[in-house]
Amino acid sequence: MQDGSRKGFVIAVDGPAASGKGTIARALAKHFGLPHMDTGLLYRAVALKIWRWGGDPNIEFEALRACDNLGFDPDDEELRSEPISRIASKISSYASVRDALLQRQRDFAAQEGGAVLDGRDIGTVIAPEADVKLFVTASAEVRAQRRVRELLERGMPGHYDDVLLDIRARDERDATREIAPLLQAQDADLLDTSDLTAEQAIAEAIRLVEHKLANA
Ligand SMILES: Nc1ncnc2c1ncn2[C@@H]1O[C@H](COP(=O)(O)OP(=O)(O)O)[C@@H](O)[C@H]1O
Ligand SMILES: Nc1ccn([C@@H]2O[C@H](COP(=O)(O)OP(=O)(O)O)[C@@H](O)[C@H]2O)c(=O)n1
Repeated sequence: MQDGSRKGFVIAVDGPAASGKGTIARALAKHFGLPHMDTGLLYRAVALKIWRWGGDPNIEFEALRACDNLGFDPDDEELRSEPISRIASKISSYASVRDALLQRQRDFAAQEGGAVLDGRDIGTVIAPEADVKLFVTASAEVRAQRRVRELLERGMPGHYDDVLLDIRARDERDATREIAPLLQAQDADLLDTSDLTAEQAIAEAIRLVEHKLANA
């Protein structure tokens, strides 16, 4: 499978909010012994910085400035809060922001041995040469239920109707933005997790990757 021009084995996992892509990507990374990057956290970290500065996410330049020296604590609970989800969705539509975050993700994908990345544009923009691409989805209602449960488990507020509205708005914005919109790469396998437990979804993802490997 490795042909010299490629340094390692890359798995791209894309999908909408709370589809289970992070759960799947983390499990694949563990199973195949690869490092994992949750690329949504980069956009969330930019959003959190603007939020803490009291900046205006509607101003592209302010969002771009927040990309400078972007360090963050992945365990910071605020990164996963609903206000930050909303700001992340907004600022991720700016070309300058996407550009500023691009190389960090490409470098991660290109590291020796390979990697698993999850996000919205991994299979289409960040790692179009990925060995395996999964597009993980689930109905908006199921995703809203999952996100509410997750927020409550983390001790944060989450109301089903608000979260569902928010998920629909983010879906729409992610899918219709001009740059790197959320879309299934032509060569990606679709994995609908609506009726699957997390364990079943992970098992199916491993099966899809192994099937790809066997036929490579
Ligand atoms: N198949 C599934 N069934 C039920 N809950 C799931 C499933 N996959 C993920 N979850 C839960 O749903 C929430 C969102 O999953 P996550 O993997 O973070 O989604 P994403 O990365 O797509 O936003 C988490 O609390 C996770 O534990
Ligand atoms: N590769 C990526 C990852 C996230 N994003 C944006 O960042 C926001 C937060 O991403 P996330 O993956 O953490 O969000 P969830 O799917 O976990 O809700 C999304 O709403 C997207 O708009 C993106 O544009 N491109």
